[in-house]
Amino acid sequence: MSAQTQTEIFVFGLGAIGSFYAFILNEAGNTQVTVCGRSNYQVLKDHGMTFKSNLAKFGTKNNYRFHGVVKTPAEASSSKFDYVVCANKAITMDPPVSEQIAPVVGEHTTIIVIQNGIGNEEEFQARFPNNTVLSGVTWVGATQVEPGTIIHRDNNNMQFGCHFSKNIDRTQEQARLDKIVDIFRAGGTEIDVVPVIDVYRWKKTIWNGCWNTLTAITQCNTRELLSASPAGPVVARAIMEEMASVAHAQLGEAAAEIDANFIDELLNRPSVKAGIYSSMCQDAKFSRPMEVEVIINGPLKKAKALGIKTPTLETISALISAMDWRFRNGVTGPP
Ligand SMILES: NC(=O)C1=CN([C@@H]2O[C@H](COP(=O)(O)OP(=O)(O)OC[C@H]3O[C@@H](n4cnc5c(N)ncnc54)[C@H](OP(=O)(O)O)[C@@H]3O)[C@@H](O)[C@H]2O)C=CC1
Ligand SMILES: CC(C)(CO)C(=O)C(=O)O
Repeated sequence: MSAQTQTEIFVFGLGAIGSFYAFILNEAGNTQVTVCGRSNYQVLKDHGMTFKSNLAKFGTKNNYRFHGVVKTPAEASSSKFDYVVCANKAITMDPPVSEQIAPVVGEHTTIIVIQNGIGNEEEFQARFPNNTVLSGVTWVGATQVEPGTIIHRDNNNMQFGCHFSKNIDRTQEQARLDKIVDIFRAGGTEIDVVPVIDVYRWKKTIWNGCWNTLTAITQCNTRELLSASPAGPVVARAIMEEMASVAHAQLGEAAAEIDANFIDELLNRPSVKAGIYSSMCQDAKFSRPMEVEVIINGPLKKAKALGIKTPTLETISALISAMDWRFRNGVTGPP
């Protein structure tokens, strides 16, 4: 097929998850993928990506090349991208990400947010009210072990949906959604298109709000923290139950599947029993800013706005926000 018909895709936030999906979108064929590197820019430019997956169908790829590698969106502003994928960490940035990606967002560009958390799309909808915003909740587990080297170790699935806009024709938004879903699938990843993506954002945030914060604070894996004291499982359950009550108040009937069985399943998942860490735990280990707003403080603010008492979320918020403050301000603790 001719280059004219290729779907042009820009990936911003080329860490573990951004690289994983850049790989998938590139593998799909009939796409031109431009990636925006930062600390890994030079490696990607000079040698390409090293991608190692425990899934045989992906295997190991060395010197893996993308159509374009840039340092900033401004460098790619001459192209009009069909899709811009944001897979950066959802942390407060100055300037905000929506401003950083503006040079590659045209009139017909669809923005795709693949991040953990609640409310991540709001910034993009506010800045680009006439662009479609799609939302992905991924369960892929990946790590960038050194610049440009990605290890994919768990899962290959994402829930995906659209926050349909009042300003855009629904058929057009659906077509944009269908097209990229076909591309993701052609690239070899599993996508479940769901009617209300916020239900799945909440489900994942109940998981992250519990395990990410507790593993980050304690630097223990889930098995260690659950067995270290009788209080561990009690606090884990309380976080999940309080978050679920906020999800119910916000989503109503749509949240029916966030029930007691769901919470039991998250608490007793084999991976939790075996012991896992989390992306927030890694961030804490290296004193990097953490996704505290979208994972814990956002849900806490929603609880307050809805008049729901969430004392455990409040406690966790105090602890993790203090750690985040320390990392952002370079405070290392007692001499
Ligand atoms: N890793 C995982 O297993 C999972 C992660 N998630 C979620 O996916 C999202 C991405 O996480 P993850 O991939 O782990 O994060 P990473 O920290 O690995 O990657 C984020 C990337 O964004 C880049 N970046 C940040 N700001 C800019 C900027 N201004 N310009 C250019 N590049 C920038 C960083 O560059 P630099 O390296 O220079 O800092 C980094 O490469 C998060 O919301 C996370 O919670 C969800 C499921 C699993
Ligand atoms: C990989 C996974 C699912 C583990 O909790 C995750 O979402 C994270 O680490 O942020």
